[in-house]
Amino acid sequence: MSDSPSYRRAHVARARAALADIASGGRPADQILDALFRSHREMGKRDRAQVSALVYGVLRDALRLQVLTGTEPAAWLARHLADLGADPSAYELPAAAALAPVSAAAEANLPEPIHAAFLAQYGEDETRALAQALNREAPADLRANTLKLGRDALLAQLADEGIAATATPLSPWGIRLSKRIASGARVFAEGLAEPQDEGSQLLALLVAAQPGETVIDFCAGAGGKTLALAAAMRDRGRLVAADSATGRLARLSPRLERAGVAGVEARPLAADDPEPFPDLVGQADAVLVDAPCSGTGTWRRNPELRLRPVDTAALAGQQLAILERAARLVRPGGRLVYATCSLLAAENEAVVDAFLARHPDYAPDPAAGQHWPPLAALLGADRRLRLLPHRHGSDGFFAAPLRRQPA
Ligand SMILES: C[S@@+](CC[C@H](N)C(=O)[O-])C[C@H]1O[C@@H](n2cnc3c(N)ncnc32)[C@H](O)[C@@H]1O
Repeated sequence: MSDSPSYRRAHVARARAALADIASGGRPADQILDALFRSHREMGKRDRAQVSALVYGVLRDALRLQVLTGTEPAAWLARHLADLGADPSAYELPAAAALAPVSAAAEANLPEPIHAAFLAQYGEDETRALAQALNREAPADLRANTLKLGRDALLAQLADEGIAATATPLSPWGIRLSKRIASGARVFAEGLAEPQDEGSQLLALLVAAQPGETVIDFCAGAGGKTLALAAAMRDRGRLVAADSATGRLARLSPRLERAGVAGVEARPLAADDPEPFPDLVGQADAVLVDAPCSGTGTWRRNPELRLRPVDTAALAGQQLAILERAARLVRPGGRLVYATCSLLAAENEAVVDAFLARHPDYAPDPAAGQHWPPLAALLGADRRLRLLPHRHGSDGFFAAPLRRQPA
């Protein structure tokens, strides 16, 4: 029954509906699939895996397919995949030789302006390697919650539970699973680990948060990095999680509870408030600005983002404004880390350079990364961190650790 044509047609129909939703520009692909699976409880694990494989398989080639066929991914799927073989998860692109030539950007599955920006920044060979890496599936990384269990002990526990995993090479807290585990798995329910890309862990590590310090996570979102900062601080000191999206901040509290973190203040702020938190001005030992960005570094994880237009000029303006607001909160001699999951210089180097030009009391932090030699080794001569999927195996990230001059 499971491999019958009607069964396969049902999968393709569901994948097609999900892709149509994704193409219409609404919610992220993973949320759309979660909602689909929740409303089809009859779908088993294998069914869900097959529909996911179809959707992500098409999204990972979306721009190329669009150019080749002149249709939206959902229509392409319906037209070409209805006669799939027994296993729809075995979806593969038609052999390159069978395809008509397309532009280099479409071949790389990148929007034209992003491809052009990558070429200017990284050159031809590296752009090709980067584009290929962005088309692959991201590894399933976890951050061990060292407030509860050290990484080695957690690896031993996972092994006991029959879950294959290894330590990641760069982060002291990172664990790489050989395959994804359910979001309801015991390690998550007990707060022993959080899903988090190794690169994201390294950004939190770059803040060098210490127990007893005052630390502000200025764009905390649902708190992925806040949780890592809290663990680094051993949950001792003052940790403020701020964000303009109250809905995201609200998702932080159950995560804190699971992780056994007590000392975090969640503080919403207005996105257009030029001087938020007067009580915290000049108070923080460290401020992390994990700025809203194009997300180009996460395209292997969120392949649908490449279907959305990117306005780098607007983003850069917003990023500089947020960085300047956050910088007021750093004490003299304190640390400020500007970070993005963008691979574009316009959102990274250019924003930091503009900030430094306007704020002579800030400079690159000479001590950055020194508490963890593998991190120090990753910093460029300019003390900036650039993580690239094809080089480091993580998502793409940029970070500039800065220090405010002592008074
Ligand atoms: C890259 S996400 C943060 C992800 C989060 N730090 C994590 O590790 O999961 C950027 C965040 O910036 C927030 N944001 C956007 N505009 C903002 C503003 N003006 N002030 C503060 N946060 C803002 C967004 O709501 C979003 O949650």
